[in-house]
Amino acid sequence: MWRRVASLSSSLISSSNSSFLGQVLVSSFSAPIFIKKNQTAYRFNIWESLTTGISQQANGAVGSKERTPFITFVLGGPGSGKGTQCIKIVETFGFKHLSAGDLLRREIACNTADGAMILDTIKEGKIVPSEVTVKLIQKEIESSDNHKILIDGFPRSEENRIAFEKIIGAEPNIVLFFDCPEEEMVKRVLSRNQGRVDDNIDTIRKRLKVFEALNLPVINYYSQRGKLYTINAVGTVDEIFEQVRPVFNSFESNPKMVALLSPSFHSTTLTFHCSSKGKKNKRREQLNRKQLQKSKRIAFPFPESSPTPLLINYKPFTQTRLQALDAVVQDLEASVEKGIKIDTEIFASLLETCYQLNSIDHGIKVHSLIPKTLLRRNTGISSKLLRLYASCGHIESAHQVFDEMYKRNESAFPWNSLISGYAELGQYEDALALYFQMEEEGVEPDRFTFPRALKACAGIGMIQIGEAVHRDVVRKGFGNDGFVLNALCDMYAKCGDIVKARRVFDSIIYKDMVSWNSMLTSYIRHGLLFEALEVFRGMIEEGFDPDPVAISTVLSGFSSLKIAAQIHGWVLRRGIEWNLSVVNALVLVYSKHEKFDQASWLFHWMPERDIVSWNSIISGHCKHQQALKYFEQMESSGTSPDTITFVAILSVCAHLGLVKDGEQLFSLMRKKYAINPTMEHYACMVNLYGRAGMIDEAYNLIVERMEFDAGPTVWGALLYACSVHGNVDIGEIAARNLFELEPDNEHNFELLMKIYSNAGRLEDVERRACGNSPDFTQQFKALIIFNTNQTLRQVVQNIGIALVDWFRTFGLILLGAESKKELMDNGL
Ligand SMILES: Nc1ncnc2c1ncn2[C@@H]1O[C@H](COP(=O)(O)OP(=O)(O)OP(=O)(O)O)[C@@H](O)[C@H]1O
Ligand SMILES: O=c1ccn([C@@H]2O[C@H](COP(=O)(O)O)[C@@H](O)[C@H]2O)c(=O)[nH]1
Repeated sequence: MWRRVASLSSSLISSSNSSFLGQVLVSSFSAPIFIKKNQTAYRFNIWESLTTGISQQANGAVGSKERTPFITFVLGGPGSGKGTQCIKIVETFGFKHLSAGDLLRREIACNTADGAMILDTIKEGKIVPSEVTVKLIQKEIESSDNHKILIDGFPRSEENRIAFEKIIGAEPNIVLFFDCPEEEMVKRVLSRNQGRVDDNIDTIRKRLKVFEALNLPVINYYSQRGKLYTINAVGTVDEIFEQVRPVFNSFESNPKMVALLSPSFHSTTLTFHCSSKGKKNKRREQLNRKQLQKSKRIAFPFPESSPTPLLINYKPFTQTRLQALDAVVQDLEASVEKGIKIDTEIFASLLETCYQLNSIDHGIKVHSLIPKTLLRRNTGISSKLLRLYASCGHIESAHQVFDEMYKRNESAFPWNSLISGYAELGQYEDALALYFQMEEEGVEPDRFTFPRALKACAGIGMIQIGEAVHRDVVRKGFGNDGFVLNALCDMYAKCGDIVKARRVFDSIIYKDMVSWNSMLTSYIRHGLLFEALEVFRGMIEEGFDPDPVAISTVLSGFSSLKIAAQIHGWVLRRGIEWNLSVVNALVLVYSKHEKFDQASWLFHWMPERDIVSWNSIISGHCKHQQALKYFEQMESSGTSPDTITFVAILSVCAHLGLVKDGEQLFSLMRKKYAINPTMEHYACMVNLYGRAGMIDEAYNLIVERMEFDAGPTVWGALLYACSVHGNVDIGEIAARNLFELEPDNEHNFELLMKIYSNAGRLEDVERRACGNSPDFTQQFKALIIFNTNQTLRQVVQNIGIALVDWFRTFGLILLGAESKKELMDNGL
């Protein structure tokens, strides 16, 4: 991309020339720095120099500035979003951004001596000679006041890398790699529209080849050096940046966590801040001193120089934070086994990471290493553990931690986590019981308490309780809090009071996307499509770009081809057509309207698929053999079908009369995927047998194989099948069950009457109407409806016949010869 980023020179943390350890031995500014003090080796890495401002001189050529540059290489294929993310890094962390591509393009624009050669090289997607690019980069670094440098799109090759090291005399401190699927990169480059000579399909292909052949080895190299952070470059710009942020953030907030984020965390072992004298770092300094003193007593048992398992078993690109966490937890286990006392902060950091990575298994391991009394006493650790358990659905363990906490009433945090855990599991009563218990125990709720409690109110659908929570919201002074009001609006809508929901929505002074989306979804859920469109329009008028949530809500809510086409055009222009929820919704709408080409094309090209994508394409093809092919593809892609998939695929089999396939899939569901059939699956199976005229098999399935009582959908499917295939005996049984389950449903009576009538058993029609059934009036009503419908049908039929006759006689006289022929050809 053309980067128009001004040089920002704000640093993360104020600098200082004095190191509190004062004995830093610098071998190379990029290499970890070792100091020896009191026989204990402490290891520093460059992160520390970044945050603490240790002033060092680089050994290499770039040593003219007062501070050692902190260099980040940003790599990734063409269009992977490097430049876009660099802008965000600059905004957030104040780096100087150097795009190698931009520097080269500047040479072309300025018509310099190398300009023509560079233009030719770029047009061909090839790599400009290293010395040219490195010199340009060097000039920029040397003239920069900012010591934090982001070098974007460089080095492109091993040759580039070596030249950089030689000329600049330094290695990067970290390397970010934006890992993006090829189709996505091609799509992004083609829609970049910035007039670049190399943004055309031919050059892109060449650039991709060059990337694969020459840039990947560089990425591998840094991975082996433990410097690589791989970022999944699929998703929205903000989602991607949320992966980038912690790489820079973590060190600021907690230096130890870098160990977990960094692939080279093993070599960082216990990292200590070399604190600056700035007041901002006073507290940190104390902490570091404390840690330092402690560490003199017990050295943390990570090997210092021996290669770590991670680096030995290095596999390119497979290094994940989860693997890093795994290794740290293993080391921790080994340390505890050796009787080494672990710092509480390490437990807290690890639990935080387990929570972020949703890794309950590691959390359980860490839990087992925390001394019981420490856990009870230390609210910080117990709260984090509790939150981890609750968020992973281990609610009983969460509650146990909660019960054992000494000071759980000091803050709302553990309460909120537990309420949330119960609400997420659908245990709304328990969630609300805790909410009310909070008040009894004198714990002050905070702004995070209410949305969780309101979610539970919405879950049980009891508006009175919701209103009570609403009163608490006002009483506790959160009546103007947009975050809480969004939850209130949602609660009212889910409890069925759309008018109150609207009132709350209108009272939100600063509406955000959540407010708009919540109102939009609520209207759609209530079938108020006009109001929904009005909100959608309002959102745009207020300057909010509908996000993928809003777009997919509208797409699935309206399910109109016209709206889908308009929205599709809009998302294409916005460049968000490949957002997962948007493309899923488009696939579904197009297939529902039998626009299978569009649906399949989108499905084929979508950069990533989730279970919803597969379910959309399968259910979209509900009357087509193709659905089975998609199912096979899904299985071979490694995505496990869920209950919805099986409902969809069994319906397909029913529609197509594929009894054997249906049976196989039904048994596969339980055997291979451990999914117990639900009522819907049984209804599908009854429908499958019923449509194929296998009424006995359908009936036997219900009475012999169902683990629970059949509901109206199952008996309904059977009754319908009996009406189609004229099975009076089983039809009567199905109808009798239905009369009990849904006595108000006249349709069941109608179907039974139809069965009798088709079988010529009009006396049974009479008998039913006058019989001693539990609800005589209902049945009598049904009989009248049945007869009326029959009569009406007859009348319509008669009118139809009369019209056709009339048309035959007189219409042809009025029509032209061509139309007459067409009608005749069609047998009219
Ligand atoms: N996450 C994203 N989702 C969709 N589009 C994106 C995303 N990130 C960037 N883009 C768009 O993709 C195009 C390419 O992005 P960008 O210029 O940042 O990539 P790059 O890796 O710097 O490419 P190059 O190496 O070719 O300069 C731009 O039009 C940008 O707006
Ligand atoms: O280090 C570099 C960087 C870039 N090039 C050439 O420029 C184009 C465009 O680069 P972007 O990073 O995509 O802006 C690239 O295809 C190369 O031809 C280079 O040679 N060396």
